Amino acid sequence: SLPEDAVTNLREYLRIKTVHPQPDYEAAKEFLVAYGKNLTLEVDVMEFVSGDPVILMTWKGSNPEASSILLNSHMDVVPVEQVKWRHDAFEAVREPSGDIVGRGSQDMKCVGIQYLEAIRKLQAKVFKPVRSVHVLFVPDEEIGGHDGMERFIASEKFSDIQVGVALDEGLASPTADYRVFYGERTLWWLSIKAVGAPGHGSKLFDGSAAENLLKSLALISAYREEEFNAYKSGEAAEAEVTSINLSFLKAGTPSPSGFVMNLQPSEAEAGFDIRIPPSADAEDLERRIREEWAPVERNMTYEFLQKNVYRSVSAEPLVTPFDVSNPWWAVFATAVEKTGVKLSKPEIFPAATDGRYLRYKDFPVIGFSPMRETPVLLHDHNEFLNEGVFLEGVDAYESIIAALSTFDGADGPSYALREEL
Ligand SMILES: CC(=O)N[C@@H](CCC(N)=O)C(=O)O
Ligand SMILES: [Zn+2]
Ligand SMILES: [Zn+2]
Repeated sequence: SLPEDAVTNLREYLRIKTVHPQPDYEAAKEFLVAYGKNLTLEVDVMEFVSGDPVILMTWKGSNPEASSILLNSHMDVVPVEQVKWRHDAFEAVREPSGDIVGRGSQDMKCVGIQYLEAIRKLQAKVFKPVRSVHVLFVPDEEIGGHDGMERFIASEKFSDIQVGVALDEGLASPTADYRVFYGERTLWWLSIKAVGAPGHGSKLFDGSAAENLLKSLALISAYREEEFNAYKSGEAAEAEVTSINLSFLKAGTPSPSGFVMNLQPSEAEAGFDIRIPPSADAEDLERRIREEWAPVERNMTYEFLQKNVYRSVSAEPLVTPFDVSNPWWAVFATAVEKTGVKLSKPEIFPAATDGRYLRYKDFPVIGFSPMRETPVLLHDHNEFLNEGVFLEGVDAYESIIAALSTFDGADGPSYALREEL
């Protein structure tokens, strides 16, 4: 059986190379299955796509009728630029300060281990959950979650477990308070393409592909500046404005020495990463793309390389209410504050997480990674988490799991369905 030491377990998990583009999910599966069994949890391994295991651990509640608590984390991590790190990113070196350096130490192997270690502590106190507690480990979050969370949410197993509320990742907090997230921006990856007559580099003429695209770039740049200014001026938080950033630019005729310089290209293309906050009018943005950034009059077309949804099945923005209409939220917040740590004002997560698949189906999702007084280093060099901060997070989940799994209101399979009861 595993050494019952939270930090040892975290470091062991960090050493498993679940790093893209070839994550070792086999090793992670072996580690996690043994871990769950050691805690006497039921362990279910599903493989909707071969090589992409989804691991569901269940701590059965005393009331099988009550909706359950879902604690989600992803097993995969983003690649590293090893030369920029002070230690091997997959050694989980513990520095004398207690900082544990490793890819996934914040995003989000820490959270997966914290869930399990919180359960271990509750078990030691002979605590019995009323609602079942499910700890879920998914693959491929970092590449969109299509073969992981998206498949799981569509599965019969997911309907069977009757989720009431879910927890998913948040961000580290540089202050003394924890951060918490009630929604996220919607990701669109857009490519716009212009075509036009080619011509001699010396000739001025209307409607070249490059000119068509450059007009779009000017309009997009002006739009970007307006959004950015709302953030710079302090009028809105970063994740409350729409971001649009150039990802690629493609045009020109290659030659052995670079590009043919006296030939105006007949095609020009640009790609953008766009993030839309739930408060923004996404339909209007799409109209802008169609009519202004890629209009047929300028011989342009557009294509979404990824286009995430921005409304739930009930046509609502993908946000989890944190007012009295959502009693889960108050139970969560009270449980956190009982540990003596404050929560800062709920925020929108700037990027995309697997939580969106649950919000899409109107399930309430609380984005939370209990790491305070910690710089935000997800996807960065030298990602680390201090062991004291990590262990304090275990205590946060101990309180949260105890409170949510014994909460006797708000029953029903989901927040949305609760409204009908
Ligand atoms: C947290 C995070 O960084 N998620 C990725 C997801 C990328 C994707 N393909 O959906 C993103 O670019 O938002
Ligand atoms: Zn993550
Ligand atoms: Zn990530």
